[in-house]
Amino acid sequence: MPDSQRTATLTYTQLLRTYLGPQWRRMSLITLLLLSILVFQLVNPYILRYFIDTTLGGGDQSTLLLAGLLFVGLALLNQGATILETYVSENVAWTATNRLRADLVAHCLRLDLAFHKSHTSGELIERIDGDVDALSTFFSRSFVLVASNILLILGLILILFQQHWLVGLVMGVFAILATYILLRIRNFAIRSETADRQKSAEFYGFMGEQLAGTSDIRANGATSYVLWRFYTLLRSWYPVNRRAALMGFSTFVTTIAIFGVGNALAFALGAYLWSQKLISPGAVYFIFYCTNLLNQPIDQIRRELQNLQKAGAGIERIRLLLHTQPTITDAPAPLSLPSGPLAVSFARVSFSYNEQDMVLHDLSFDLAPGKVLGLLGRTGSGKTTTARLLLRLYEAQSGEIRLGDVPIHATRLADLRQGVGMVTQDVQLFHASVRDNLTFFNTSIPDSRILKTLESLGLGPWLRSLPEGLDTELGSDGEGLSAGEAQLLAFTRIFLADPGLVILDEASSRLDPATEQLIEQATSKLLAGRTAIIIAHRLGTIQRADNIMVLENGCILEQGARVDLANDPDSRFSYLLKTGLEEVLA
Ligand SMILES: Nc1ncnc2c1ncn2[C@@H]1O[C@H](COP(=O)(O)OP(=O)(O)OP(=O)(O)O)[C@@H](O)[C@H]1O
Repeated sequence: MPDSQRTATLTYTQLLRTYLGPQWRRMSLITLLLLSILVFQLVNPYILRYFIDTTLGGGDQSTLLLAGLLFVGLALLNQGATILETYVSENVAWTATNRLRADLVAHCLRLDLAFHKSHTSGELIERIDGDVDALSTFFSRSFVLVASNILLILGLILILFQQHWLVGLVMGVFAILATYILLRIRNFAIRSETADRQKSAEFYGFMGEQLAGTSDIRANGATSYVLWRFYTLLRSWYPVNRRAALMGFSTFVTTIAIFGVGNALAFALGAYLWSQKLISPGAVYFIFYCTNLLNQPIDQIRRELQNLQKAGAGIERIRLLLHTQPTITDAPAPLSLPSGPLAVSFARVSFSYNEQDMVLHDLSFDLAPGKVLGLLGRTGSGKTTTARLLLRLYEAQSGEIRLGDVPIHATRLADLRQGVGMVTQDVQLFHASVRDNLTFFNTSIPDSRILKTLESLGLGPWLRSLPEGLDTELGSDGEGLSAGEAQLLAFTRIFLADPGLVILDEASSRLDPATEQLIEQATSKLLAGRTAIIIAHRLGTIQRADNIMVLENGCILEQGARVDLANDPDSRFSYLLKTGLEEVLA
């Protein structure tokens, strides 16, 4: 067996063992139900044959009634078993796919930021939801259904043989040929369906992008270009879609035609054998009924093989995703960070996002506990990257970063992210209650502490204006909140987490004077008793800094005590103060 095939088989069995293993009782029930359905289906034609032959032979009415009742009873049992089997299968599939989804979400959350930057959220949703969805039938029934349908076909052929060897032989060959032809046709249809889905993804991807950028498109007068692209995409989609629809229809028509041929064969054989006085009229109907019944498992096998094919592609992509491992992990014997304000030290740190273009070059600086560092530099100079390295969102290629004298790679990631709080310009708020947004679902934080913090940061009036206080649901992405309010909520989060180091990426957009004052006061409270690094865009904020560091192209252009640099007329910092920060750094 080739290697790739072995891995695929391993993954199939691993998946089945991991996600179906714990549900073996329900799986046994499904197998039992499918086998009973099979038996009911095989017994019914016998009752029909008996009924017809007894009627034509002028048999006893009460036996006929009994046969009729037995037929109806078995049909009802068959329906009942089918309903129960569908119910249990759906449950099995739902449980298994949800477990797999949860495992994939947890896995993705553990992966490096670099992975998330190179994979769009749409792609991950497709992996976690779309691909897993395709696995649902595979999990619940594919194997059992294929097996039970093969058994049903064999059973039907066997009882047809029992009628007459010729019928068994012809119908056996017919079943094999029909399955083969249907699978071949299906392959053609799948190719055009895939092309159609590709075009559809292109079209909707384009539409999504355009709708997200509506305001920019209108402002820049690009509407006619968008419409032109719209028509171009639709025009190239049309023939592909028409072909897919035709192929889909031809599969349907061919299926009906093949089954029609099967039925005609059954009638012809029945008529011939009856004319030769080899079988009874009941047996003619029996042959016809069994042939008709044969269509169902053939079609079902075709469908299940198609499901397995779809599941195979999904499994391969899931396997690749699970194979991707985070490179940033906990230290084997982690050290704890000290409590209180944390000292920060960078020793010859260099970093690049892509291993080629260095973004930070040989960065070295120290910040004593409780001190504030003002980080300045033009856009793209590496300020945010420096902050990301401190949180170990990325790993420096060389050099060492220490917090409270502990190398950050020697701590646990959870401790590190508890010890360092970061407020970015782009505050992420979730569609959840105010409480959950502030505590990140940490139920051990009492409401009284949240309320006190909100009050002290000047958000008391805002909270009282909410209809349900802390229970009020926020809109997704902070809908309905001003930029200032969102910033203050982010400050509240940091207060509640109480880290020893705060990194503040100050909003570069202007706020109204009242909000700015609130933020100023909140910043003072936030920095008290903590070490802080502020990526500053405003003069007011810079005045809080004890030290200043100016970055340019990932190198330290200047660093020192703020007062010294401000008093040095030749320093870059004093030049920035004279020219105005906003103009130079924005
Ligand atoms: N995820 C990323 N992948 C690749 N390159 C990146 C990534 N993020 C930033 N960069 C590059 O790294 C360099 C430094 O970016 P960084 O965001 O640290 O600058 P910055 O000083 O914070 O800028 P700004 O003030 O605009 O936020 C830039 O050239 C940027 O293009």
